Amino acid sequence: MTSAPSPQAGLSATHVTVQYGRRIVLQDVTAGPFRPGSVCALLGPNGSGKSTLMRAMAGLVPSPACVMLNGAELSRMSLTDRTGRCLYLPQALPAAVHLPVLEALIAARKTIDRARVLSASDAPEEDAIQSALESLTLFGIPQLAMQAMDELSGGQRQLVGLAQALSRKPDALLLDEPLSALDLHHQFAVMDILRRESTAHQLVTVLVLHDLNIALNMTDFVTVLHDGQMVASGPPAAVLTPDLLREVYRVHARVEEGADGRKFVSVDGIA
Ligand SMILES: Nc1ncnc2c1ncn2[C@@H]1O[C@H](COP(=O)(O)OP(=O)(O)OP(=O)(O)O)[C@@H](O)[C@H]1O
Repeated sequence: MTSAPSPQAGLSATHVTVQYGRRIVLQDVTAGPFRPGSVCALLGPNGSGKSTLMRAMAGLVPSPACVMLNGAELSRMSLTDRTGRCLYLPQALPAAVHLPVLEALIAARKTIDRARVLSASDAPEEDAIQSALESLTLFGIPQLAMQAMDELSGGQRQLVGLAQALSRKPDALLLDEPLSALDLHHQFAVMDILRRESTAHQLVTVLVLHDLNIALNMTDFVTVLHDGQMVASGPPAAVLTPDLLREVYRVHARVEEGADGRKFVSVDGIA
């Protein structure tokens, strides 16, 4: 018999209001709980506030939000402590440096070890190298270990960014459009990896997605934003109805099911 998850388990945010200048872009949004071991999607049209919500949960934009992770209040922690537990991977990765991929992964891991007050002797160099190589192997890119970060293709940079994020072993991972530069094979491979790793390490994974078919078939829970408000939340097949697609995405669409049980959105036209 599996026991019910503790009501405190997972990542949730309440009272997320964010203002850029005079413009309020998120108004008292509640998000979650995003459960440990699950892969959850933040959905919504361009400009609806998905990146801003993620950045608010990560403490990267000012907000009166209360953000809880597994019973601890992230919003009361220093940014360093917060980042060690809940890591945000931005949509546009920072300008790449001329540093081998392996060294970049090791440096990122050391930053987080320092934040967790592990001394250098607690995390010897061989462990750091081993852990970085394992992350690269997980994403199928060990051959990039000695290549310079600023000589990677866009998709390779995105894969390295994901490997780097997972190697830092957070409790929650916020991924802003992590599939945007990837080919079809890598989109599905990354979703498989995220699902396996989330289950194995009881990681909370939240990702911004535009591909509703991936959301329908490869996520456990979705939250939909529209004009800075949370409009729906729940299992993807229950949330992504023709009515919602018309109101939020402004398309006439059906959700169909293939012979193998996989669901897909079929768009008839714009509304
Ligand atoms: N730094 C900023 N300064 C001012 N306005 C901003 C800033 N960042 C975002 N905005 C505005 O906030 C709103 C929400 O932007 P956000 O990036 O969160 O949307 P999104 O749902 O992630 O969009 P997309 O799917 O296009 O990436 C938009 O109207 C945008 O113009």
